Amino acid sequence: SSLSLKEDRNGEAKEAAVPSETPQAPGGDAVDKQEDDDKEDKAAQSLLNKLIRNNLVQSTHQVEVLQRDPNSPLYSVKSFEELHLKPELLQGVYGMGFNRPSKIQETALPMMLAEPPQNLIAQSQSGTGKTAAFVLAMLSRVDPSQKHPQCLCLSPTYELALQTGQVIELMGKQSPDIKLAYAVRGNRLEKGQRISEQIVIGTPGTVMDWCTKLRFIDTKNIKVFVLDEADVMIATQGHQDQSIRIQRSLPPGCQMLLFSATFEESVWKFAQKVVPEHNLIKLKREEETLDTIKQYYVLCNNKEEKYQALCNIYGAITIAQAMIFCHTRKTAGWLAAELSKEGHQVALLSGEMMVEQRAAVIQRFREGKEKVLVTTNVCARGIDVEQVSVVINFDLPVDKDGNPDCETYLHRIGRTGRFGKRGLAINMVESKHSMNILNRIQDHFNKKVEKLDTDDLDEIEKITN
Ligand SMILES: Nc1ncnc2c1ncn2[C@@H]1O[C@H](COP(=O)(O)OP(=O)(O)OP(=O)(O)O)[C@@H](O)[C@H]1O
Repeated sequence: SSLSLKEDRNGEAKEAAVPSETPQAPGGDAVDKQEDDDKEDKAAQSLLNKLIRNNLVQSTHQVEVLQRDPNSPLYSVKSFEELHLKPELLQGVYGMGFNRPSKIQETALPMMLAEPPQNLIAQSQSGTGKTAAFVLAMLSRVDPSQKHPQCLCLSPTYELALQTGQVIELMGKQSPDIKLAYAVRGNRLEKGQRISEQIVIGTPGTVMDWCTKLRFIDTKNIKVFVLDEADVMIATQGHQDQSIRIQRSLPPGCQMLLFSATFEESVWKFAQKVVPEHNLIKLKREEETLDTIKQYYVLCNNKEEKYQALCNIYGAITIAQAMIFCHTRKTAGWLAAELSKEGHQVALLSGEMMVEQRAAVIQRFREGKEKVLVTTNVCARGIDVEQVSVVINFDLPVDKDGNPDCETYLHRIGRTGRFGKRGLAINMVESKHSMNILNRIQDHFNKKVEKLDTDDLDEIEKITN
């Protein structure tokens, strides 16, 4: 009779294969294809990041804080003890292997736990500890003796809601009286039923139905409202309006918290709408640099020549692990097959693969089970594979208009200062047009890319010195 989907854990991969919740707002049918693809990517990317992440993304930057009341003291904590959590929660936190608060948690946690409750908008890149922070805040605010919803959390998709639900269950392990309900599609309740679980996590469409039409959730007792992954959220048509409608049904004094990995203008506008009288916390992402990267280009006439050049490079130098980027799935598939024929252990990452499959491929690559990862753009964006020593642009990165995509170029081959290992990047240039693109990339970064003659073994060997 429990609402939680815990029993379904084993079937999760199967469940997750179902496409994301369809927009239910009026006009939702009109979602145009392009936008739909983008949305899929964002949500999928975010899920992928979560699936492959095994630790915290550290930062050397200071958090930037903008307080609503600049006169109120600003606390930051260096330990979880300083937060005076309930003992079972502190156990829950340590049980997850957390020793001390992450950079963003140092500031965000005291602010979220303060009395009277304060609203917060927080931005920091994926993996910096946002989810853990708001989960802790929700769990702390719950009164376990009250059997009705007190915390409401919105996630952009079914799969992301499940992921966050898992964190709530893990951190709340030592708090058996706190229960969690999933307001996601497929989770049907009987008419007239009222939810007794204190925390509800779900997607906007279902949560809205449960709060309004179906009245499964009594919103008047909600103390904490969390909107997670705001940037992914607003990429889906209808989610923005649904979130705002849910937010409007909450009682005054309800604490509002919003999190986002990025902060474009549209996200910021949305954030201000759903989180009034907010404090603001931002953590800059670590900057990537080309300073420690040796960059080369190889002139070719077609993809066969590019392949031959690649083979020559492999014949001349020892490459521990390489990532090779192609423009289309077709080229990626072809190249992976050719390399396999040559006896390379190749992994292929491609857009038609399901997120779980992609995560598995990346995991195997990270473990060194395969030495070459061939991929298209979409799949590998945002994935750091630190041990990769060589990055090959089999096709140069271009945007949809065919202009150089410098951001992607930097992201593919750049390193953050922290990992400052030297890297090697090789660009395959196959026409005047792509030489022009490379020139523009050089100009953009004001960094020279050296020409490499792959028919000259000695010359190739030199690049590793
Ligand atoms: N204080 C901490 N100490 C150690 N590990 C932590 C800490 N806080 C979070 N983590 C771990 O770091 C990883 C990233 O944390 P979390 O998922 O909370 O980040 P996030 O910013 O929400 O990223 P995403 O949006 O991708 O979920 C998780 O594996 C989490 O268990």
